[in-house]
Amino acid sequence: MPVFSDHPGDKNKESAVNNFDYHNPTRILFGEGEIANIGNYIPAGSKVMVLYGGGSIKANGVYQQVSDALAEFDWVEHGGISPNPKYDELMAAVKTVKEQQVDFLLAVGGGSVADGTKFVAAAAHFEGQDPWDILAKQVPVTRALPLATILTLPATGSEANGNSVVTRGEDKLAFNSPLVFPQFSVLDPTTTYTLPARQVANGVVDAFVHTIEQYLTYPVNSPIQDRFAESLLLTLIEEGPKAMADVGKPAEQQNYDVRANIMWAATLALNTLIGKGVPQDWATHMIGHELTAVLGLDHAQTLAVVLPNLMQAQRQPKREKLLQYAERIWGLNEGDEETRIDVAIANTRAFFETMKVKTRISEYGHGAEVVDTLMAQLERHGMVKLGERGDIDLGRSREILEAAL
Ligand SMILES: NC(=O)c1ccc[n+]([C@@H]2O[C@H](COP(=O)([O-])OP(=O)(O)OC[C@H]3O[C@@H](n4cnc5c(N)ncnc54)[C@H](O)[C@@H]3O)[C@@H](O)[C@H]2O)c1
Repeated sequence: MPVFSDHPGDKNKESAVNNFDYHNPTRILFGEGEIANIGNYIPAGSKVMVLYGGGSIKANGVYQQVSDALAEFDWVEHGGISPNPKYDELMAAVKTVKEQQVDFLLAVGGGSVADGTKFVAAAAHFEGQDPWDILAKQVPVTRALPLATILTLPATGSEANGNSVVTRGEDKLAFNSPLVFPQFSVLDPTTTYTLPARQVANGVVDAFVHTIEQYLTYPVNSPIQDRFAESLLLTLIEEGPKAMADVGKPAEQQNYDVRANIMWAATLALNTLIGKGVPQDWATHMIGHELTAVLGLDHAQTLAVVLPNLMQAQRQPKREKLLQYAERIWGLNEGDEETRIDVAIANTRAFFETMKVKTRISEYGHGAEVVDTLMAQLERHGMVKLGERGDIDLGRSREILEAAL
């Protein structure tokens, strides 16, 4: 299932004229100081709930900016949303939403807070027995509270899409609905100055792999989408290491432009535009979700572990796009084609490693014993025909995981 694709017709069409339905309703307020303007875009008289995570927003001044901007609104807060947001803690927020008659949700944080808030928005109006069915049974969302985000971690694109990923026990599942696109999102690059190296790196790798999932498939005569994707990949390769070099420096020594370029790249990587009219893969994400659920790896860490091995395992079906990727991203246009593909895959791995994200499961202290558990999870979640052609069956996933050890 193309969990991150919101148009079923995007899949499995080889025609050069792939129909699509593009509508992105999220207003973007981009740049330093834009948090101050959010009151203009929240309906007057709304009862607002501010949702956030572990408290980094209190340390870096973002909470204060939000509080100032909401001065004219009646608002409540719900902190403590975990990375890889958990169902039970989100249901606690749903309870408060109902008790307090909240009618607008404001997520302040990274993708976990944004995704969690989307689930709260949908669960608050869910009419069935158990809102978990939105994820487990993919029950369509028919109504949701309006929401917005103030992004502090460029990575997921959640600030401008209808996707949400929620974890319950060892189930990390996704849903997608046009009703949970944020009404607006603030992208102020200065909010990212306090990110630790691990999160800067994770964000760049996540955005890179989002782009790859919508680009590295098979050609459908889509030069515009391809060049959009290539511009994002090249920008992330250029800017990612610069942001890493600035980690921990005070605000006055930070490079605003670097942070701004990464932030905009991450949003465009998954605001649904570059995936329109082209095949999409998403197998790296689906296999990666099991690595987070079972081994607790960060989302981006799982992607860096899976992608190079998926590229290798799928080098025949992806051959034409791999050669294009090798040439346009890594400047490899001479010599034997197999070698160019080998070097492009090696360069991808090296880029992740330059960003200090490990690319092997064993580097996280796990061995071959985890493969059977991961395979059982994939099977249980119906992830048996992954990839742009549905040709990544369980055997191919096992091959990818074994190569990733
Ligand atoms: N909705 C989507 O389209 C989509 C796409 C990809 C991944 N995801 C999901 O998003 C989640 C990951 O989100 P994420 O990568 O944005 O990370 P995150 O939201 O989990 O945040 C990671 C950590 O960074 C901290 N943090 C955030 N902003 C900070 C700041 N400015 N300064 C200091 N610390 C800060 C958080 O408190 C947290 O501890 C995963 O669950 C993943 O599966 C969603």
